[in-house]
Amino acid sequence: MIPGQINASLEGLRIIEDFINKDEELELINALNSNAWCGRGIARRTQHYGYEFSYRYRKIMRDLGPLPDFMDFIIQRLVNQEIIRDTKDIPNMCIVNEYDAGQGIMPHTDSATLFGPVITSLSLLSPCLMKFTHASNLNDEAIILLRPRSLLIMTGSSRYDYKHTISKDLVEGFEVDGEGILEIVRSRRISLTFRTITSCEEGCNNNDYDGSNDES
Ligand SMILES: O=C(O)CCC(=O)C(=O)O
Ligand SMILES: [Fe+2]
Repeated sequence: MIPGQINASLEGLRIIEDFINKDEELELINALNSNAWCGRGIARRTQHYGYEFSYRYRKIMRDLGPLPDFMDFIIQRLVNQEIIRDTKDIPNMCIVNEYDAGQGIMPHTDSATLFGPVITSLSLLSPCLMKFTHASNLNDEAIILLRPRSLLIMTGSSRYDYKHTISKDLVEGFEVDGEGILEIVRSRRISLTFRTITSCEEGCNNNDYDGSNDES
C-alpha cells in the first residue's frame, strides 16, 4: 500500500462521477450476472461484447455482432453528454472485467492500432485505485480513484503515452488533502470498458479460435 497524490491531472484524462445511478448499476450487474463469464487464461473473469479480443495474441478474434440492448443507455449517454463527439468513435466493443479481491490488471497501454482514440471505462461495485505511469518517464505518475458508478475517459496523452494498472492489493491507501490517509478495502469490482475497433480485416472471423490458451 503506497499512499500517493490522488487524482493529479493528466492530459486527456477525465472522470465523471455518478455517470449512472444506483438502480442502473444494479440492473447492469443483474444483466451481466445472467450472462456467461469467460474464465479462460487470465486470472480475472471477463465478458466480451461486440468483438472478442485475445489477450494472448493481442488481436481481435471474432465479430460478435452489435452491443447488447442493456448497454444502449450508456452509449446514448456518451453521445448526449458529448463524451463521444464523432460518430466514428461510437463504441462497438465492450470488455467487462470482474476483479475479485486480490485481482488486478498489469500495466499496459490499450493497443493504439486496434482501438480508437477514446476509451471509456465504467466502474461498478468496489472502488479501487488506478495508477498511470508515463511509458518513458517512470517518475511521471498519477493515481486515480475510481469510485463505483464513475466513468473514466482516456484520450490524448493519458490514452497513448501512459500505462495504466490496478493493483492486486487487498487494501489500498491514498492521501487526501486535509483528511490524511484514506483506505479502500477492495472487494468485487466490475468494469465495462468501451472501445472502437478501427479495423477488423486481419484476425477477424477466426472461427477455430477458442481462447483456451489465453493469458493476461
Ligand atoms: O478495469 C478497468 O477500469 C480498466 C480495464 C482496462 O484497463 C482494460 O481492460 O484495458
Ligand atoms: Fe486498459
